[in-house]
Amino acid sequence: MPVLSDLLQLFLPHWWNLPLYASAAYLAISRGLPSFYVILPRWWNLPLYLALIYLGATRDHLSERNLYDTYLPGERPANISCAGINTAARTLSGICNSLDIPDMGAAGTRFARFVPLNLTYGETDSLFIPNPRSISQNLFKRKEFKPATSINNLASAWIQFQTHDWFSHGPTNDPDHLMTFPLPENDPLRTTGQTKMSVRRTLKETHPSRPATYTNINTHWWDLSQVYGYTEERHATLRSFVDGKMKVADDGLLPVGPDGLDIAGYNDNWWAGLSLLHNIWVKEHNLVCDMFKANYPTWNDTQLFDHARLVTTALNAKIHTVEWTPALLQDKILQVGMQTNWNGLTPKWLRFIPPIFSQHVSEAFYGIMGGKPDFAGVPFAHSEEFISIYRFHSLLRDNITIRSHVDNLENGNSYDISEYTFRGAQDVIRGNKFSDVVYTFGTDNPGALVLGNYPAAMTHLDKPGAPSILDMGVIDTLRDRERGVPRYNEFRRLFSLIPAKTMDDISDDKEAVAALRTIYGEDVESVDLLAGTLAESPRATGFAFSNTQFQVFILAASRRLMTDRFFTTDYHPDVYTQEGMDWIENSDFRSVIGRTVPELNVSVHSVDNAFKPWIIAEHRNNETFV
Ligand code: HEM
Repeated sequence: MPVLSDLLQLFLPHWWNLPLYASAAYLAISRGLPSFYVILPRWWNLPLYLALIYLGATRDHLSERNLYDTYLPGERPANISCAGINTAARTLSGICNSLDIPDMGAAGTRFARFVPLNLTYGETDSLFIPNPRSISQNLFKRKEFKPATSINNLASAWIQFQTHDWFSHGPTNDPDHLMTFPLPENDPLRTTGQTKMSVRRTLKETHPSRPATYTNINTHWWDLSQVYGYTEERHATLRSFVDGKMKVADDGLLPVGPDGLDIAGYNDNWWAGLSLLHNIWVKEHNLVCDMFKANYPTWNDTQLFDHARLVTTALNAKIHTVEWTPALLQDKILQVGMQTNWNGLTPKWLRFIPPIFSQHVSEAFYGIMGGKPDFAGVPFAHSEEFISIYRFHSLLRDNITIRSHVDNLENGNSYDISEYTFRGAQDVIRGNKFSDVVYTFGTDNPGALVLGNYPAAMTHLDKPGAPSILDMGVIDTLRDRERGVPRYNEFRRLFSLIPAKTMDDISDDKEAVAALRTIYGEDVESVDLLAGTLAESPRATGFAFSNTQFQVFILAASRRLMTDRFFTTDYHPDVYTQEGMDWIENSDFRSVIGRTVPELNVSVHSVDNAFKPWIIAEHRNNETFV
């Protein structure tokens, strides 16, 4: 097949100009058809089980085509040994999750790529074209709030909470290297005398004759490192060292550090939503410790901590997989697909049959959890392209107005972005009843992931310690260009999606297309990834984000489970205990909220998924308990 593929490339360099199904056939053939993968632009219209097979085939196809390690042979640190380490527990730095490549996924290792390495050179000549500030001000900035009505504001805090577990390029960037560009002629900032804008470059490793690489300061594993910390030093400040528990202050909430932020494993870009979730998960951790202590009274602090961490981490991953994702992507196909990822399709009473089938069939029947690990031949690490699709700042609300969980009445406290972020998070969390804050998040909508919905305040963000006021629309655009993440159309091509031929192909929404044209003219190749994905439609029924982003999700969502020893070979009662496995199996986010904030047990059970807008107190019949 490679020969045929090369010939086709030679004769059809502009294959994307072919009619739709001819390009699909071309891609299928030229890519060697690792499975029976074909491009179906509206795959969500397929019948349920065909759609699931299609998604599985897509995942296989992308696993073959889109995984690139940024460590060349001989470059990985060779001196890490797992001798003397308790391999039945997660390590702080993430080493020894893989016993074959102990540094895989560890804090301080490189991000991978989902596109060929030779296409990941950062942009130079085109870095500021079109002007990132025009994009931020004219395409991204919110004029009026457009809500995402199918989800609540817990869902927005939740995804940033997850991204802080998975990745961070670090809070400071490179003070010695700036990206400086002129402000557009009509920019309001010019009235203040400012003519240019500068953004610090990302810290990077450069290499002779190949693109730079970037480092994840956090662990790549899904291990709640944002809660537990990924260095000994930080971790020690979080532990009580009694009964495995995490430290809480006298009021039962997280202690606050001298910087005015909650003391957490990772607290960059802090706001009330993150504080809320960190508090809930620390409370949950401590409840799991109580459960273990009751069952295993002779265990010491370390044994209790290690087991509680395993359980809270797996429960967190389960909630993300079978609750958050189906709330964001409200379609039957996704609901069944994500349940299959976690649990498989086989009913409990048939599970006595051992998983003797091929990897794929076993996975479909029994789920990823507890199965065999699958690396698709490439060591696990998150990728730059994965990060780019989570630039979800449009989710943020301009205001959070606190309402009582008892009668839904406003309590008089309202916070705008400058008030609910950074140190302001404390004012929200401690200046109100915790239950009322959580209730408000459960009943408010976040912003929709569309053009023109970045909170205006995020375009002039005053982050403590930052060298200047930040325009997040500018930063989000520049980061992708700087890190060599392909622009929208090229990104689609590289992810085997049909690229747009004209601006009109990007979106069915005429206003969105007109807005794109004001910035990019007819140059469809220059549309930035974020601008394109925010504009993109149609979206699958009930999907809060675009199909382009979903293609990356298909590749990454199962991979972060399938490569982790604690979700595969070691997801077992011998490691977790039967009580631990039962805790995970019997819990969902509603039960986590119900036991950590008991006053909300009825409110949160007014819906079948804690990330859907809860029924507000005045409309709820107190017997409503889904
Ligand atoms: C008020 C809340 C938030 C604040 C103050 C904030 C602020 C920031 C800042 C300052 C950066 C770093 C920019 C840079 O120099 O590269 C950033 C990056 C990022 N943010 Fe947010 N953000 C917030 C909420 C969110 C939410 C809700 C999401 C949803 C997923 C999100 C996703 C991201 C991602 C994916 C990055 C890139 C991280 C990286 O490159 O390592 N943020 N944010």
